Amino acid sequence: EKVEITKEQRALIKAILDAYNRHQIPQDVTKKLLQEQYSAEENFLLLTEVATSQVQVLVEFTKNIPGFLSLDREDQIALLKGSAVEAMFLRSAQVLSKKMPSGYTEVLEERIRKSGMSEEFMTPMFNFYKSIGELHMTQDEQALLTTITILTPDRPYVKSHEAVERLQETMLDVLRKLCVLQHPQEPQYFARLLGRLTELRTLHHYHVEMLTSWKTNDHKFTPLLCEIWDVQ
Ligand SMILES: CC(C)c1onc(-c2c(Cl)cccc2Cl)c1COc1ccc2cc(-c3cccc(C(=O)O)c3)sc2c1
Repeated sequence: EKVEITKEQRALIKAILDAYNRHQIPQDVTKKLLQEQYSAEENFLLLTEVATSQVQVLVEFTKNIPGFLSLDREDQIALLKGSAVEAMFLRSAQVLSKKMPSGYTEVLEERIRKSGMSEEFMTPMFNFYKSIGELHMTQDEQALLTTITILTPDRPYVKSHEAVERLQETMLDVLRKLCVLQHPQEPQYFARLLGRLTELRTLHHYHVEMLTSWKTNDHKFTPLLCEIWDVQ
């Protein structure tokens, strides 16, 4: 059937894309990834600094998602805490899948591989990065997929499940139409995008163990990361 994006949905896409582009990690933070030192300690420190900046950017982006601020205040926090890791996998995936002419791809991969993380997480993590790279998502698809991840109703401690589900469904409907219109040769494209969300859940579980293994090797996180990831 003829797929049509309504005026309201166009406005929604514009609002989300503008917010996504407006809130980026400052250059002076990401530039540090290009400096010379490559010790495991230095890599971990730099990744911690970028991740902390990414969380701040994520909070600002989330506040601009239409409807988010009208959710229960505690639910807003629960959604941010529950989705931060997944949103950061998506963001770092844009960088690592050479989607951005940023020159960070090689250095970021090197720093992640040599940050004291145990080998067992490397394979699933870099498989994910590869699978994202193969999708050739447009900017608006990336922004919407991140939005949909944030608006996942079944995060721990979310009280008004239905309110979040309604918001997420609005975004899913827009993304579905965008996929049909922007990838007409790939009828399964939308389904493939949603499959990435499932992969993100698995990576989220791996990430909890990654944090524990870093903690046991006495790695320090920033107060913001400790708060959002419930690390003591
Ligand atoms: C605390 C730290 C050691 C950590 O623990 N787990 C993870 C993690 C790792 Cl490894 C992989 C995936 C997810 C997480 Cl959460 C991390 C590092 O997380 C991040 C998070 C975001 C970004 C954005 C980047 C980035 C670079 C250049 C340009 C841009 C850009 O947006 O322009 C972004 S790098 C980066 C690193």
